[in-house]
Amino acid sequence: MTETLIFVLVLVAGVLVLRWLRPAWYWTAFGIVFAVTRVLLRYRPVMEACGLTVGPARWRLALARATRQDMPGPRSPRILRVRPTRTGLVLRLKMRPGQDAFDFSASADRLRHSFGMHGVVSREIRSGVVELAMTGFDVLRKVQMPAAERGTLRVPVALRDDGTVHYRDYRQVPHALNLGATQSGKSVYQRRLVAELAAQDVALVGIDCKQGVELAPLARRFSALADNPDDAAELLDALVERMADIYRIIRAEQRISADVPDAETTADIWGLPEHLRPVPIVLLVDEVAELALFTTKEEEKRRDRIITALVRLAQLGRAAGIYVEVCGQRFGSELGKGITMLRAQLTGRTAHRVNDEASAKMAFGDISPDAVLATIQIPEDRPGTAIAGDSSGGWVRTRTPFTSLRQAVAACNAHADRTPELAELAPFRPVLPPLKSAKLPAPATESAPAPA
Ligand SMILES: Nc1ncnc2c1ncn2[C@@H]1O[C@H](COP(=O)(O)OP(=O)(O)OP(=O)(O)O)[C@@H](O)[C@H]1O
Repeated sequence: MTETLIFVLVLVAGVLVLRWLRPAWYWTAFGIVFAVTRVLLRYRPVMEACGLTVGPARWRLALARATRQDMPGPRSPRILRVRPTRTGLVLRLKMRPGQDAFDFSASADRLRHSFGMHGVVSREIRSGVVELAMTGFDVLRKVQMPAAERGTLRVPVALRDDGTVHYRDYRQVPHALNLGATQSGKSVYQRRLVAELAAQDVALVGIDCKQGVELAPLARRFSALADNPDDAAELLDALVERMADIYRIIRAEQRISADVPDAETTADIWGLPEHLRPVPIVLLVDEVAELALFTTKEEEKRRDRIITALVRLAQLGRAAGIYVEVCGQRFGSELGKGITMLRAQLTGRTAHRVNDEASAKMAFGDISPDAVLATIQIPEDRPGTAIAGDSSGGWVRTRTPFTSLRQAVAACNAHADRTPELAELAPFRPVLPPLKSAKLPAPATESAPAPA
């Protein structure tokens, strides 16, 4: 008897330890069964308590009256599918007449508590059908990226709080702003981007006015680097010049297409024939405030030149295959004229932890008040956590898997042979001694587990 009791206690303790240390394993071993059972057993009362039911159909009421039966109760949305996932489960529901998807997203928090899940996110699949994606544990505590597909300029950068992969897709969202207080995880996010992009056919161009401490170690995969504002101004002018040349190529190709019946015509590089298509460029700007601050008249002139070039690249760069990724602690009007104009062009927004509401508003003030609130709530002990949104008002909580500088350097060195030589940017190409040993890196996706 005592032995059985000890065995049961050890078993329970083992399960609890597993749940704390390896929530994903616990979930796979036990959680799924518990959660599916719990959700299905509680489904009707929870829907009723959350106000997600509608009254019975008239014909049912009439039938009950005519046959002197009990009056039928309210109707819950019909369950179309229950799908367990790696991190939770997905409930697909057919809404009843009169309901809308907003009812479900507004009740997400209540559903989360009622079903005993860690998180619930609702989204409309098609007219009349919503999906509730539930997570059984805090997937952002220890980020483990699932296998992710990669596409041209579409790279997995973080994990979302619903357990899905968050992508940075340059062709969909060409330019982006990455904000955050010091030690909030901006550089790790940027490293992750570089490590992922290193394996793609893309030219990386960097401006890092922190004397190059972030980007210089990754120089082998960079076609051009500037580590001070003077070089940055020259580099940006060269990029604007290149953009104008690419526009000329596109224009020439359009003329040919107009004369040839049925030929495809194009307004960006992706429609050009492959032999004419210039390599796309991702421009990474680290600590943008360093480019915008000035003390003398000369520096002010240089600053205006830099900001004007950045605005032009963000305005016109997409069609020429030039994508801008700006990183900074703050990005508001206090940085001077042209900054809000530049910010308006940066469609993608990623805000790591910030120190005050004003900084959060710089990322999301003109997009979504909810996202501002979510950004302020990012805890200090969770570096890498960010709110990612776009100008459509949608946002999601994400966390980047930890990528060490060593891993990023290894990825860049391994793909150094992919670094395109751009004639216009040749003066800014990093000069480096030949690589001694070409050790293969750990794949960028396999990053060390993030400390909590
Ligand atoms: N995704 C992550 N997971 C776990 N830890 C992280 C993550 N991102 C950052 N950290 C931790 O936070 C520290 C600071 O991160 P990082 O250097 O990226 O911050 P930062 O915002 O660039 O700061 P600064 O502006 O001062 O350069 C890192 O050394 C790392 O230990």
